[in-house]
Amino acid sequence: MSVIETVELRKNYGPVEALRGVSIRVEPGEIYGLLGQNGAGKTTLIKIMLGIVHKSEGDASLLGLPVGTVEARKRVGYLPEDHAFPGYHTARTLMDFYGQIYGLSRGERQKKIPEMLEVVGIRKRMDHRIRTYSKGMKQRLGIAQAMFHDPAVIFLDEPTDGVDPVGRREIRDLMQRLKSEGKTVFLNSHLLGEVELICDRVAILHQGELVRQGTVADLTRQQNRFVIGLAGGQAFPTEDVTRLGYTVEPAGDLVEVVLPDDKTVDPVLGLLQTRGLNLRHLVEKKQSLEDVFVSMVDAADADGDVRADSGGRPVKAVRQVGAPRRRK
Ligand SMILES: Nc1ncnc2c1ncn2[C@@H]1O[C@H](COP(=O)(O)OP(=O)(O)OP(=O)(O)O)[C@@H](O)[C@H]1O
Repeated sequence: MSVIETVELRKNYGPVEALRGVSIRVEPGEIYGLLGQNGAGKTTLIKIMLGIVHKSEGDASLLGLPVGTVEARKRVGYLPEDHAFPGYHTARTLMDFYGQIYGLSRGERQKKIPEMLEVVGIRKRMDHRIRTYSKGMKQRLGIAQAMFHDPAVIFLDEPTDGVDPVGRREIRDLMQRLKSEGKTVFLNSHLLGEVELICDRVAILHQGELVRQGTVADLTRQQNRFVIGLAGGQAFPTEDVTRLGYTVEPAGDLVEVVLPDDKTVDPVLGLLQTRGLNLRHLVEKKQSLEDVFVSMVDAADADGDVRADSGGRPVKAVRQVGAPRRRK
């Protein structure tokens, strides 16, 4: 059973089509990233999953339960974007407040609060006022609050925004820890470098449509391009490799070999071996997630609607006659 599933999910705010038929699945124990420009529909999707906003059409379920039901809500934690805890609270009194809302007894709260704050690394400061905390500490407190009732799935909206590099790493470690405990983490972030480092799979939303979904490794793999280096002093046999039907491009001390669709890299390696050349470097070239994201968004803008097919590849979609295209 998927932890999160949407099927052709649509949301209109009056004339604004915030989501235009989005289908995603998130599996147990995944860290799943939702990417998109401002106004792409990310927060709307999260709010529907949390039962804060009602969908217009389509289906959405959490842990097999319809979104918005009490049962579904009980099993979800949420760190909103730009949350602001009252500065006069301490971490301990704030967590105590949430513990009461979650219905925990006084004894349970007294035991669990220091434990939770230890997990997120702010136990030592738990009796200091929140107004004295750094942005990273406030975010970690927010994550502790979201995890307090031991939910199965946690939605984090921009958890590392405005946090310094050390704090970001600590938050990433925390997400990994949640994953290792079997939790599912749904991450909404603008910081593509962060997403690339932490997420198992990502979805790219553009103007309310899903344009790509897949593992970070699959999305960033540059099909059919290998970087090859030989031992010092050995020249790469560019002419012979070109004769085999490959394109060779210099790349500093290395070369990039571009494979035609019907060929693997093996004949090139075979040729190097028969020439007695020593391979020192062989890597399938990757793009950054940012490159993938920018090219997807550019393609979507240039071609009109672009949707992902079942294999995650972008394909053009025909927009319904009369459906307005929203421009920000
Ligand atoms: N309550 C609302 N009423 C009307 N329009 C809304 C409402 N909430 C969101 N929208 C519009 O829906 C679209 C999607 O907004 P949403 O906040 O989901 O995007 P987002 O991807 O989360 O953006 P950001 O990264 O800026 O937070 C935008 O055009 C936004 O202006």
